[in-house]
Amino acid sequence: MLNVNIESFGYTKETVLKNLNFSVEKGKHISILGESGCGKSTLLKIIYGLLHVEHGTIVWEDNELLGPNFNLVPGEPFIKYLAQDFDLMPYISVADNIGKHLSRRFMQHRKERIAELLEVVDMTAFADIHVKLLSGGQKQRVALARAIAKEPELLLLDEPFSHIDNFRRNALRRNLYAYLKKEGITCITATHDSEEALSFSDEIKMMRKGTFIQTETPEALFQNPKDAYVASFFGDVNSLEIDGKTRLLMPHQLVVSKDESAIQVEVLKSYFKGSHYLIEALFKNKKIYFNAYKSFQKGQRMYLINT
Ligand SMILES: Nc1ncnc2c1ncn2[C@@H]1O[C@H](COP(=O)(O)OP(=O)(O)OP(=O)(O)O)[C@@H](O)[C@H]1O
Repeated sequence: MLNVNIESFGYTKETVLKNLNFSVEKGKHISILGESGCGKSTLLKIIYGLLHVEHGTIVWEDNELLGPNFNLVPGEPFIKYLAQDFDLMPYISVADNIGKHLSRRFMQHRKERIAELLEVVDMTAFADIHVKLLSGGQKQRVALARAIAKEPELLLLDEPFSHIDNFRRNALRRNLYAYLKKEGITCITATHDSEEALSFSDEIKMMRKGTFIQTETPEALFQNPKDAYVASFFGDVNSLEIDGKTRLLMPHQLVVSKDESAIQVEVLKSYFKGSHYLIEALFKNKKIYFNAYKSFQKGQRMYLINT
């Protein structure tokens, strides 16, 4: 179990993190979801032991982690932190980068392990290529494989799929998170990608300006965002006055109806989304968004009900 208690942290006089008190059970996957600059990387660096926190404690399995002021080599050996800049060695092969921290005493075992990791990140075909020659996304996949090579107890991932194209991203995420679950590796992922947080975490912590504003399971957070800011991470959110109350509704929660007592809207534009259309419409002079299975003409009037 990881226990984090950070009263406050700042690089300068300015406070970057405040009142972060949480624990993560062994084997769980947590996403820290928040916009750029809200403090996600700073939190991961503190947990790993790269930054000293004056007002707070980090505890793993009842042992307090003392941080860079007490450790000669920053970072804890049982934690791996995958930073946004990968930190790979450009002039050696993909396989040797992945095997960097693996013992050379058992060469056969090392070879098998590297082959297994190459498969997890779908880089088998590149094993002997120098890292220098890889694309950004390929480098990120090598860095991911290297981070899990020695099976850390706790893995901290900072925007781990940011350079990887959509085509590969989904398969890779499924592979990686399934592997971590299978091995019981606890994982904290910092991301601004709500889709990733929804699909691959046991719990999401929404961060804003250095503190958590809502913590829920993905389902609960999506169905019950506490305010328009949280909801906006999951798409175009509608803030509607219904029966004298303000309600936050996502586009999928509004459907076209024949019920003339429902809210009446006028279509502005239809956006094709692949599996459906997102319709932009006017309701009481305010833009409103809903999903539909076909597109509508500008100016068309219709009724919507809340599902
Ligand atoms: N080394 C540093 N010295 C001073 N301020 C810093 C330093 N690193 C980050 N900051 C500031 O701390 C705040 C939080 O930054 P942090 O990198 O933790 O955010 P983030 O949520 O990870 O953003 P991103 O997703 O863009 O990486 C920002 O205001 C940033 O400018």
